[in-house]
Amino acid sequence: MASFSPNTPHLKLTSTSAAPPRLWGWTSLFTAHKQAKKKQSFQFKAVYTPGLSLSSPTSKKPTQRREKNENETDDISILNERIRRDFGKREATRPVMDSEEADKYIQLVKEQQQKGLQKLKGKKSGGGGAGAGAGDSGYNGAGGFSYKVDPYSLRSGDYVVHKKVGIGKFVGIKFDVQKDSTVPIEYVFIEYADGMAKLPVKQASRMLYRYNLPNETKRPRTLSKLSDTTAWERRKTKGKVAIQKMVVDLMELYLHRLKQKRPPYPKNPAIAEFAAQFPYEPTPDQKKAFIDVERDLTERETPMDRLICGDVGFGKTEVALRAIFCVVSAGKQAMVLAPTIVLAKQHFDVVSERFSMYPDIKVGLLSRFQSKAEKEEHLDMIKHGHLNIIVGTHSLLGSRVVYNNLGLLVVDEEQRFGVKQKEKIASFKISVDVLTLSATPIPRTLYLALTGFRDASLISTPPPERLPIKTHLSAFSKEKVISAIKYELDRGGQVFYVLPRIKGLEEPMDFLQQAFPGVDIAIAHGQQYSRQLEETMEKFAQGVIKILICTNIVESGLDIQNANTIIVQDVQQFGLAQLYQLRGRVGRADKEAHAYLFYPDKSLLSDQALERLAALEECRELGQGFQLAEKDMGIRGFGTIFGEQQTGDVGNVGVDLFFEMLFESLSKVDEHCVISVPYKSVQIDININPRLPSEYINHLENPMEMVNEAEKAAEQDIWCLMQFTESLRRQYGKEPYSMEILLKKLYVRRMAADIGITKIYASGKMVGMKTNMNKKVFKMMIDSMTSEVHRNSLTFEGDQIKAELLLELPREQLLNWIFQCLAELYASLPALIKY
Ligand SMILES: Nc1ncnc2c1ncn2[C@@H]1O[C@H](COP(=O)(O)OP(=O)(O)OP(=O)(O)O)[C@@H](O)[C@H]1O
Repeated sequence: MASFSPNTPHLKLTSTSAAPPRLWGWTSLFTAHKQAKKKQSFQFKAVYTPGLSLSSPTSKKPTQRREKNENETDDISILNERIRRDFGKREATRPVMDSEEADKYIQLVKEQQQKGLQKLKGKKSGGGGAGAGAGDSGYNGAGGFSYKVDPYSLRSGDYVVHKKVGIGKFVGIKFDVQKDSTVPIEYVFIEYADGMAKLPVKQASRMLYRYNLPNETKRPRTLSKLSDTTAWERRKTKGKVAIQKMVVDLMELYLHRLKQKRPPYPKNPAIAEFAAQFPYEPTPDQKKAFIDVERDLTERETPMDRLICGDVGFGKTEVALRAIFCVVSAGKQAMVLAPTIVLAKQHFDVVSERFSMYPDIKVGLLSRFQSKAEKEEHLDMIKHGHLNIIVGTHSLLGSRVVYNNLGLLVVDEEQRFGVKQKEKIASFKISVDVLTLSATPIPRTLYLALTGFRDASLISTPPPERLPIKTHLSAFSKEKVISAIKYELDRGGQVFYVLPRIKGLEEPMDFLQQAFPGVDIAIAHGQQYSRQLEETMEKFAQGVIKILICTNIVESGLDIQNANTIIVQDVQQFGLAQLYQLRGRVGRADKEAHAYLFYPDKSLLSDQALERLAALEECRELGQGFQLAEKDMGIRGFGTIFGEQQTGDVGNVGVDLFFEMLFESLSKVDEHCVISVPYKSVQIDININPRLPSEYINHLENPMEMVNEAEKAAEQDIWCLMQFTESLRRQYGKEPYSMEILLKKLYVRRMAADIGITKIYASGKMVGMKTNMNKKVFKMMIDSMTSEVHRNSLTFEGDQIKAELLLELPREQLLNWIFQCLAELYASLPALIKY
């Protein structure tokens, strides 16, 4: 009979494949025969040889399965897809650490973090000071940070979150008398979907958070139910898992980076000379950032990956310039990456100016403004090391740009780059030092708590003599616009006039030309011909053009000290964070600046929009962006730190509770470690040895070797196993059921090994899985599960995960159940530190 069992000892072959581990032998094994095999498309329809089918009642099922379309998804491909989605490329690029090494690093991270938390303790009272918090937050003394709200600070109609019940609407605080008492006490009244809750104020202050959403909308989709809190519990759990994933990802990235090595840069006395040429007295935060960066470069052996986070116009550029000097003076190249060409040009000007005293240091700008010949010349100069500092947009990331000796990458406003570009930036982080500048403020509390997880320097104090920007919010009127501009022009200044659309730019042009004849006015937007845009910006920077009518192309980074009035028309169409950035374009010197925010007509604005704008008007003090960040833009700061973050996770519980959960997760990250076990040591006590149908065996090129390869792939890691299965299917179509069972058995063993399960056995209706994990890890796994069926059937006892099934299942069904269950448990891996 042409069937065989993979577990039959004499069929174990040694592979001759010598391919590298990830693109291992399987692919190469098959490519040689690909052409010959391609011609016959193998169909499994009704070819199941009766003698080969499995004897259990489930053997009927496979026939149905085989009749399905080949492309239809099955358990294995669903799992493969899920692993790919959840783990992405990072698994492949970040090898698992050995436990001793990981322990050492984790300890280091923890120590660093303790320092941050120590500083937070100093800020016990919360509130006060730039970015100290949303006003209601405070250190709770237990390693976490509390964002609870003081009920007396709530206004009727505000949305609140009760930790146990969920989202409700605050109605008010009233005295009431309890049934068995005569003394009236104060109660907080909260409206829920199915009724009104009444909480003593004391209790409320322990349980309530404000419900803020990261984006502009303040309104939650639904209120929670008092009578049924399961939906809320689920939302909270989802949030918790998402946070844990973010934290673990951050930590793993950090640990992985600590493993990279490069020799420290020499401590060059010329750096002090360069620093002395800075025309201003640096602020204390700037000084700290300079020291941080210098230490990264000259004392550490791992490449720098530091975030310089500072409010608009607070002087981040100088930090980058000093880092560039340090690297360039050691003979390496530096690249400055800006999100827009306008910004790239500005950086180029600033860098050229700052390095003008060093004729040996050559600065180049690579831009789409250049002719082909100019570009080629620049590329050649970069390649041969004739340019020391290269400034440009994402085109610098392209494959045509070949560096001679790149040492440093400065990224301005990383969040504005696309996904692909961010990936490219991330790939640089392994080999070169990277300094990221971000004007998206992150709250100081978050920053401190993250100490140890991410290197960041916060610049939260403005340069001295900076005056707050006066913000005026009103309905649009041409007269107001004209008088504001007149005031600015009369004092010799310049004006930005920003509109949300290119289409509307002509209109103000007409009336401003009439109002200010003889004054140079120009239009700028991103769709203009490059040269034209460049010329306009140049003339504006030089002060020739007095009024620049533009789109939000000026949104970030532009630094024109003489422009001290900004007018924003149709302000309701901009996001709060965007407006904050726009406003930051003015007031960058010691002159008092004005921001006029015009909406078309109050009646056209929702209450919500007005409230939002009023918040901006209120946050006029310097550095208040940090406070605003904590409330409305918190998530943008998050994005800078955690990468792309789905706002949905925050929306589930609101920003404040999200933050609190984040702090908790940050301080307990090391409790959630999963220790994998060797594949070979996993024992699966389920007697199942499927036999493959002869049709399939005949169809395969070398069935015995294939099974052997499958086993080897599983032993290697889950990615190899996935790759094996996919190659098999590409080559021979969807396998018959018995082969699927065989593969599933390999998956089960592989997954078990990865999550630290050493033995799987069944006893009657009970399935037992012996494991080295602790209860907290088990809880995290359960919380991450999407299937309630599996979640509800699992318990943790001693050193075992146990499942009580409804009935005793036949072996293949049991294996299917275990496969599904492990796949569910496996989904939690991104939320656990693995070693
Ligand atoms: N310590 C200082 N004292 C006075 N002026 C300073 C100081 N540091 C920087 N400046 C000036 O303040 C202006 C803004 O600085 P810079 O462009 O570095 O800000 P930024 O933080 O990069 O802002 P943005 O996020 O908007 O790009 C510049 O003209 C710079 O020369």
